Amino acid sequence: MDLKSNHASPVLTDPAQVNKSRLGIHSSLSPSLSGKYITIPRRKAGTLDDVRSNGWLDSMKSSSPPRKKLIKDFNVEVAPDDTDIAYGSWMLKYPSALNSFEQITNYAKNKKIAVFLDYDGTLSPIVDDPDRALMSDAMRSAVRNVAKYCPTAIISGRSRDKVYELVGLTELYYAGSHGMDIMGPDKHAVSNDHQYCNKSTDPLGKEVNLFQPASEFIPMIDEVFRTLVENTKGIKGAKVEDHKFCTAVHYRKVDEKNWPTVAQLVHDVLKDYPRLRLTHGRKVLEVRPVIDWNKGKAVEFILESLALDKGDDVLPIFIGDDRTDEDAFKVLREINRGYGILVSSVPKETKAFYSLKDTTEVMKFLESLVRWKKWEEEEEANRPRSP
Ligand SMILES: O=P(O)(O)OC[C@H]1O[C@H](O[C@H]2O[C@H](CO)[C@@H](O)[C@H](O)[C@H]2O)[C@H](O)[C@@H](O)[C@@H]1O
Repeated sequence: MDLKSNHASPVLTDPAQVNKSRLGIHSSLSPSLSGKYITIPRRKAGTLDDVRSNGWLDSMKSSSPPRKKLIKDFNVEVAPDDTDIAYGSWMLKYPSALNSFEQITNYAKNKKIAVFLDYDGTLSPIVDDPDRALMSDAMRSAVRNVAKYCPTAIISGRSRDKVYELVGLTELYYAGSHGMDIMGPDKHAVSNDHQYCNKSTDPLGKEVNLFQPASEFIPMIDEVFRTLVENTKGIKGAKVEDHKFCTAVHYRKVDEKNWPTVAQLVHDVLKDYPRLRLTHGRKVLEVRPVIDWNKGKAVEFILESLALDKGDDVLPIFIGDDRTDEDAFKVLREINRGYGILVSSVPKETKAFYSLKDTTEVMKFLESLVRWKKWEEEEEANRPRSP
């Protein structure tokens, strides 16, 4: 990747802010954090009031769209009228990307489209067990076809290896751990002295570039992961995932009455790690380094690496369903280029421009994009040339 440009260090350096805000300390300023992470001073466990007062519990309750009312006796889903009305008026603000396809392609004419896709809830439906969140063959083929016409990247909260394994397409770029682990092409020069960049090989042995701005946190995350596994052992349904640069505590299968306990456990562990912070996903608590890096930064980085960051002839499109995707939607609004598309079947506050209801609509949108790109290429090929 082209790293010759001036990427600001994502690891911020204002120690005074560490406990107050989301800022972190570079290891060079904090010798005790750059060595081993073996002994953690254990503090007294807090009370459930901690997670009530800091809003974690409220966030947990609203972290995934509520299911439509289920009439158990008949086992059918009935959408109450007011839900549909609310969704309808929300869509006036965030129109369907399918219904607005012509508008999107009018704007995309003669532009290169760069496609960014989240994984869970976007390419694969949300299911109870994260290990069973598989992508359908039809979706895989839609993504493969899109990548024939548009540079395409997957940007996921999962570890890069895991999402690569789930998607299984070698022609894409992959960013795992919410963009903190980017595997990009080797075709662009990499400044060897860039502190976060390394050359590597992908599972096929092809040379790739890795950008890992949070690599100094790997031992810390590993330690926290192991502590969380141990501490949540007694909570039925809790599951902790190791994403190398961040770790996720799932509570989707935990009885709701035990959610405060899950929150408090995570809160107590985090108290000992001021350089880590918590974000909320869909029925998941995510622990990640306090660095100025997220899916939005990853989009900017990939665009720049592919030399697609300048000029008006590039249209980035990011499709995602989760709160962490908002960072990417925000960046597209800020740089005033491209479109964020939120996947949601319920009204949500978002920085996206358009919406899609579910993964089926995502697939339809990708297929439409491929048909349109094919048509555009054919038009271009058949255009009479002046002699
Ligand atoms: O950025 P993403 O690719 O959307 O990853 C975000 C999290 O996705 C996964 O969890 C979510 O999907 C699971 C499977 O459908 C579901 O069981 C869970 O409740 C959702 O939160 C993944 O397991 C997490 O580690 C990711 O952080």
